[in-house]
Amino acid sequence: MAPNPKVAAAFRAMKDIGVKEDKVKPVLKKLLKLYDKNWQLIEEENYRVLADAVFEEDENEAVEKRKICNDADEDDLEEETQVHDEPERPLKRLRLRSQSQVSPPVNASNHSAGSSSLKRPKVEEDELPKNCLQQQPQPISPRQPVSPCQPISPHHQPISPQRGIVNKGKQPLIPQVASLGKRPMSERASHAVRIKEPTVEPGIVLLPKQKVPDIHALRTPKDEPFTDDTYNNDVSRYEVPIAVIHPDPSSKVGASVGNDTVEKQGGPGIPASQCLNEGNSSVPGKVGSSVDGILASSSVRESNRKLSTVPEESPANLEIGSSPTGEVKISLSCNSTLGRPDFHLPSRDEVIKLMEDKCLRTYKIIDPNFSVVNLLNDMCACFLQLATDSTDESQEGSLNIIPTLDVLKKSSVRDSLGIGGKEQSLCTPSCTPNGSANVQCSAAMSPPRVLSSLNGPGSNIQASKKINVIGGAESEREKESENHELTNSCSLVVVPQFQITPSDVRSIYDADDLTKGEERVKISWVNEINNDCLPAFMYIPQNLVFENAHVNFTLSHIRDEDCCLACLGDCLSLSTPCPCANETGGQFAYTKEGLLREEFLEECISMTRDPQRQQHLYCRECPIRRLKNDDCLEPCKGHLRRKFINECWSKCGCSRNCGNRVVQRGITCKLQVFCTSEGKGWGLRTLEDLPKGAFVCEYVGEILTNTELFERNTQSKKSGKHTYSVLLDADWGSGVLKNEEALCLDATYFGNVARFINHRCWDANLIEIPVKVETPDLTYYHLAFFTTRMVAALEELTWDYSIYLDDDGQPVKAFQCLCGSKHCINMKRSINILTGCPEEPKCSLTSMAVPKNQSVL
Ligand SMILES: C[S@@+](CC[C@H](N)C(=O)[O-])C[C@H]1O[C@@H](n2cnc3c(N)ncnc32)[C@H](O)[C@@H]1O
Repeated sequence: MAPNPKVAAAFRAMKDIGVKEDKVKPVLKKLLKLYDKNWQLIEEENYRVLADAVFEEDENEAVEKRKICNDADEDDLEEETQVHDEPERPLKRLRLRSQSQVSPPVNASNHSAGSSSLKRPKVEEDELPKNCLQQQPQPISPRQPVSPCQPISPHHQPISPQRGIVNKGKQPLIPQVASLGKRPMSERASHAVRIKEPTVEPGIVLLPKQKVPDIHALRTPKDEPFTDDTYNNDVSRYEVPIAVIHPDPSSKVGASVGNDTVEKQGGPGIPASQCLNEGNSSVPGKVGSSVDGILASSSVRESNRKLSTVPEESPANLEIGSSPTGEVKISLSCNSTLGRPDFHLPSRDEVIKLMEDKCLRTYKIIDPNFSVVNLLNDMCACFLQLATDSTDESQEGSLNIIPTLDVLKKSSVRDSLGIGGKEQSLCTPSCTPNGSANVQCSAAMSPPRVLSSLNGPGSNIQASKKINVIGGAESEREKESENHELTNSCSLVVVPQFQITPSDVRSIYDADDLTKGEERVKISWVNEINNDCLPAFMYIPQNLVFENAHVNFTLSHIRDEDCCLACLGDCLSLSTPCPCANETGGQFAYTKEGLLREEFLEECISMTRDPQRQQHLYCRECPIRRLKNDDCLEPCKGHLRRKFINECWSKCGCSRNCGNRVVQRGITCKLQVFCTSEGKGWGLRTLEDLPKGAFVCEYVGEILTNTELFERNTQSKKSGKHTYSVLLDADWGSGVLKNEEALCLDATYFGNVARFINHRCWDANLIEIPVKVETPDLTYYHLAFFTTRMVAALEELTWDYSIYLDDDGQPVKAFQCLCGSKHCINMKRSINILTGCPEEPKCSLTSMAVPKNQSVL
């Protein structure tokens, strides 16, 4: 009998996080029984309940083993029994999760809440005596269902370090960078921070005066051995003090190694330093002590269980230092490694991988978006937020921190590389030969979150690591990472951008692959015209939520009738198309060869090009007009109605190789970025012949609300010749959209190759088609480019930005069109979808008059 597709889907989801079928099976059975076969409860939040239960089962087994081994020890047994007698833990966790919805934010006054529930009876396999092999099955704990649609902000968690992490990992895939950034960036950036001589306050120790750092100070020498002198020399360039933060001596931040109990500090008005200590445990006698000649800020003690390679007696100390110019240093010293003959430097990637495995196994962070690097970024963002938010008079001058974003704003760094406006977070961990690890953050903005894993099989857990800086720090980091064997260093260097010369950029941008391995195929770049290098941006293969954009990615948001739970294998081989084809009139949009069906493609082309066939949707309240903020709203100019494609997704029973999954598999054709000879700047071309209807790439960028784009453009309207944003307005006009639902993609700072595709009037060889993948909501979709005809190798790929003529007085960024099409009106035009216009952004170009000289296809 064919397996139940729901069961198969559950197995698949668990397999994605590394859990085998035989482990899942018994647990699933129990859950089904417990939930009375209510699959929805099991499926929601990407099978979180199931994952919890499986891990729980593991733990229980491990505890049981240990119990048996320690049979002789009555006390231990009693303790074990207590631990074991907590069958409700998952239930509690779930309950806490829902409670956490109403918890105040992390910097509010509930820091002490829930401290009693910080017991974490976790035992890992490696803790067990080797001779203890006997296993006893343990019934899984009953747990309560989590009600659907309960997004939990990580910043609304109780601050238990352990649980905080657990809960963070258990969030639904809803963009939640927000609590750091509910305010617009402009507001965040405007926090003026005074450069004052810091007042020495309890808990803060000032290093001796040093020279004022410029952005160069962010450079961490990669190959130099770390010595105390190195550190002191490094910081001696500072003229202003580095504040090293000690924990409040009155607060208890500790973990007892023996019983795995973690206590947390709390209380209102928690200073930034303490916020950063969350999740760490102190070592008695280590608070405020000096480590490697550096004043220690706070001490961390991970249990020997958690740091399995670190001997039990070895403390790990966490220090957080900051300078008035916003440099934040997080330094983790594993003292036990000092002088050990077996000490060797692991690579950054090894450490991160191990740590992420640990997070998965120990803390049960199953959120595919989780990554340690993001965690560190968040930590720095948290620090900077608290450091710059303080309105408390008594705090003034105590931290004396200027977020680096201010430094960056004042510097010419961004301008010189054409990066205006938003800050980028350059957070790079590095480690030294004596076992210290440093993280330096140079800006206040956390990188946006990766939405979901779309990069093919097995990429779930990796998704969030897919961020590279092009032309900046991370590229260098990658380079170093690759070279670590040669240099015997896993140091990572933040290269100040203004130091980058064109020749540096050439080496940073790998000419063979500007994506640095982020795509399935390499994408090269060439400049046969002049000496210009690619503009600086971060290559990302998938869209990322910037801050406020609201997109619901929970699986439970997809109704059963809107996906194909019962399908297996390839939906395209079905005699009757599954419900996923309903969007395209009961026929799939794709052929078995992975091309767009001719009929569907022609329909899309004519809906775009043929004025007779163009239909527009008119907003009652156009989000673009609303931005103008005047009393009398200008009427909506209309948004072109488009045909959507609906691809199968995770909730569907079909396989990842199903033919109705094309865009989500990413780029497969050979592309090249090149410098155009006509003066359009960079362009994109194909290196192979492409048939008609072939998927080329999607437009990837940050998902912004329209308001955010407006603010962004207001801040940086003067910078940059080219504009890189596109409205996701294909469904606007079908109702009144809230601001957070009126979305667009901006590829200015984070984007993929599509940002290089130039405009061509009317007869472009690409057409953009909206594609629904992870959410049925039409406010967010993928904008995918397909060929409108056969395209020969080396032809430039172009799409029609939908230029219109009536741009007199429009503040929209205009350019002299150099497309060369015989349909080109070749005059100054403004673009609606590339909204570089802060003052008066246009509605989608598609709403505008079609140039008169355009003929119907
Ligand atoms: C999405 S970017 C395309 C990549 C851009 N050429 C580059 O060098 O980064 C859009 C910008 O490219 C330029 N551009 C695109 N199509 C053009 C055309 N047909 N003629 C002139 N400039 C064009 C305009 O400056 C426009 O703002």
